[in-house]
Amino acid sequence: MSGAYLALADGRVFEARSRSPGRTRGELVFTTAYTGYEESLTDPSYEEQILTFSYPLIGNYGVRAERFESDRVHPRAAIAREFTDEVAAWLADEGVPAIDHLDTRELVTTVREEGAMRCGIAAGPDATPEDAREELANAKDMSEHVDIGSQVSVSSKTTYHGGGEYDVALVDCGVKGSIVDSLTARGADVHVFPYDADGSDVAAVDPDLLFVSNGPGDPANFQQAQSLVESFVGDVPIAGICLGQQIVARAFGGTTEKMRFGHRGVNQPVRDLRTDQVVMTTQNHGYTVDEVGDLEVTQVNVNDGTVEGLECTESNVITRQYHPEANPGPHDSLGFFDDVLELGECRIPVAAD
Ligand SMILES: NC(=O)CC[C@H](N)C(=O)O
Repeated sequence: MSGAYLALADGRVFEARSRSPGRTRGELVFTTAYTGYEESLTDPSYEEQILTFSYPLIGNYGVRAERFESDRVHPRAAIAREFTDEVAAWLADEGVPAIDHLDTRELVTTVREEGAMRCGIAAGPDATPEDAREELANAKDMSEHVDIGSQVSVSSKTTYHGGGEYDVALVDCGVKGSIVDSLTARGADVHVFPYDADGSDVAAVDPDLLFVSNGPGDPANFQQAQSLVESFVGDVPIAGICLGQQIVARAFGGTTEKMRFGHRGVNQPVRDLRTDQVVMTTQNHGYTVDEVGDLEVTQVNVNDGTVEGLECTESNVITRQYHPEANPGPHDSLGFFDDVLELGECRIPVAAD
C-alpha cells in the first residue's frame, strides 16, 4: 500500500492511502450523494475540482459505462473513506488520482465551515507531503479558470436526432449526456453548439428553443454564451440548467455570486412558490444567482432560500439551478423537460394559478 498526501489551503496536510497514483490540484468540494458515483465522476461540471464523497463506501454496485455522463472522468482527483477495487481501477485507468483511508468527515466539516478551498494531492509510492504542498501552491481559484469552457465543450456543431418534432439549439458549456437524452427522448433534434458559438451559426438551425447547459467554473467566464442568449431574447424561447440558469440570469441583467460550499447531493428540497409544493432535487453547484434582473423567482431552496427556478412568461424563459434530468437522483422534476419543449411551441408555460 503506497501513501498519499492532501494539502489544504488552510495549511493542513492529511495522510491517506493511494488508490490511483498521481499528482494534481484543484478546488476541494464534497457531495453528500450516496449513489451516483459514476454519474458524478463523469459530470463535466466537476472540471478543475477535487471531489470528496461524504458517503463512506464508494463503488458497491460496480462501474458501468452506460451510466457515464461524458466520455471521461472530470474531477482532477477523487476522495472517499473507502473506494472499492473496481472504482480504484477505473480511476487508475483514467489517470485520475484517487485517495482513501482518511477522515472524510473532518474534510467535509472543514469545507462546510471554511468554504470550498484550493488543495493539492500527491499519491503513489514516492509521494511526499512536500509534493502535495507544491501542487497546492499552483492551484487556482475557480474564477481564475477563465477559459474552462474550452476544456469541456464540443469543438464543432454535433446533432443528436430525436424525431425532429422540435429543433433545440443547445449551448454546450459542459453538458451532461443525460440532458441531451432527456430532450431527444421527447422528440427533439438537439443541435449541440460550442460554448463560444456565433449567433449566426445557431440561427441557421432555426431553433424552436435555445438551451444553455450545465458546466464547470464561474458563470462570469462564459461571456460569449451570455451574449448569445442576449441576442436571442424575445425571438426564441430560452431554457437553462445550473450554469445555464446562471448565464441566462446574467443575460437578463442579474448577478451571480460564489457560495461558501455550494449544494452537491441528491436530496436538496426545492419549493415552488406558485404551487407551494416541495420536490427533492439533485444538485451540483458552487455559484448561485443573486440579483435576478428582469426574471421572476419561481422556486427557492428550502434550506437556504437561494434561487432554484427563474421564469419570464413574456420572453418565454424557464431555468433551473438544480438537475431535473435526475442522473443520479429523484425523478420529481423530470416534467421540466416537457415544460421547456412546450415553450418551444411558444405556448405560455405552466399556468401561474
Ligand atoms: N452543474 C453546474 O452547471 C455547475 C454550475 C457552476 N459551475 C457552479 O458551480 O455553480
